[in-house]
Amino acid sequence: MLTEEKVIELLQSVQDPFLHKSLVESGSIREVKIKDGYVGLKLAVAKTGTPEQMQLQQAVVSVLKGAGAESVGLRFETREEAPQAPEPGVPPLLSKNSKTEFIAIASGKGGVGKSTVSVNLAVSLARLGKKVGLIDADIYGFSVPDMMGIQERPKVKGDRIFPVDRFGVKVISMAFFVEDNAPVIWRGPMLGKMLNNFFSEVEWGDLDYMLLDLPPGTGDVALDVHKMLPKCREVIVTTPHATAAFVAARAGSMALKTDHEILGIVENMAYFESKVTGEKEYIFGKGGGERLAEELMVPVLGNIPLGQPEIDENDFAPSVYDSASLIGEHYIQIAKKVIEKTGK
Ligand SMILES: Nc1ncnc2c1ncn2[C@@H]1O[C@H](COP(=O)(O)OP(=O)(O)OP(=O)(O)O)[C@@H](O)[C@H]1O
Repeated sequence: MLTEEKVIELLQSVQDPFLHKSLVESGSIREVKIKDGYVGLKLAVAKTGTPEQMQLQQAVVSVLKGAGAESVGLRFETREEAPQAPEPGVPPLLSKNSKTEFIAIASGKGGVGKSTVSVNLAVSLARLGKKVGLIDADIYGFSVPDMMGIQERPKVKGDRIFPVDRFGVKVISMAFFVEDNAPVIWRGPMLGKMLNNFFSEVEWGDLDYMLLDLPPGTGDVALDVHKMLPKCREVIVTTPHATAAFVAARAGSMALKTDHEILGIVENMAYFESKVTGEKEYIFGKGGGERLAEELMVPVLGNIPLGQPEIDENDFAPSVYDSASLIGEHYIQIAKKVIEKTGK
């Protein structure tokens, strides 16, 4: 059983990648929590969301798991006293001349299919020949890697991070940098810094579109992200239920407050279509997407029925719809509308 002393002793062997001293010597360990097999650590480093942080994270997890920890939760914070890097300026991706269209996928509440829509819109834009990046910034559940069946991790060369390429989409997820067990409350404050570093340190190459899977809801975290992306457009996902549409309207008004143009609404889980009779059953209510669109004065980009993707045992990606499937075709139509509306 690990004790706090033992954990600190183990961390003597891990170097702070910025200060080149052991984590203990560099004073990087800010908090140690132990509960049964779980070890929670708060570490201060010079810069978060960097390849160095990622390597450090892997080193710490491997040392602690090697010594018997069942799970490890890591929280990183920026070391205040560390010399600040010179103001790097605006990353090219965010500069005024950048040709990349940013599209955030937002929802009023969780569980409406925001991540599913993000993933399939990204894949469909790539299927239509566009160069697409996808950032999974939903701190309440980084589901994108699992949904797309991503096993590998981004490659790090020097101080650059190379995103994972899946179905022609370049993917970066906060899941690559945060241990699964790190409590959500730790993640909110990290998100802003991480996103900034994702824009500056990840080799995205030339992108036509950068999609962001935002945290659901209209709380502080979502608002911060909205503010951070000055020229972002938005797609709002809702289910047809009146209440869902009502909370989605709040997400919509937040987008408008931050001057983000709303491209339109995707109504997900819109109906169930019987394979036998072709009849549509409106299981979760009807008309929520249309009402929301009217309220926000934007179009409905698509009404996606209920249905699971077919599973390909050889290329497992549980949430990606096949291009030839009915729902895959719905997503292609949505992607075409997005291309039309963004003039790409
Ligand atoms: N059209 C659909 N038909 C059937 N199941 C769906 C559909 N869209 C999404 N789902 C399923 O609903 C669940 C929630 O979807 P998803 O994780 O995309 O929602 P979310 O809004 O991103 O949720 P959260 O914000 O909580 O991560 C998943 O299990 C997903 O597979």
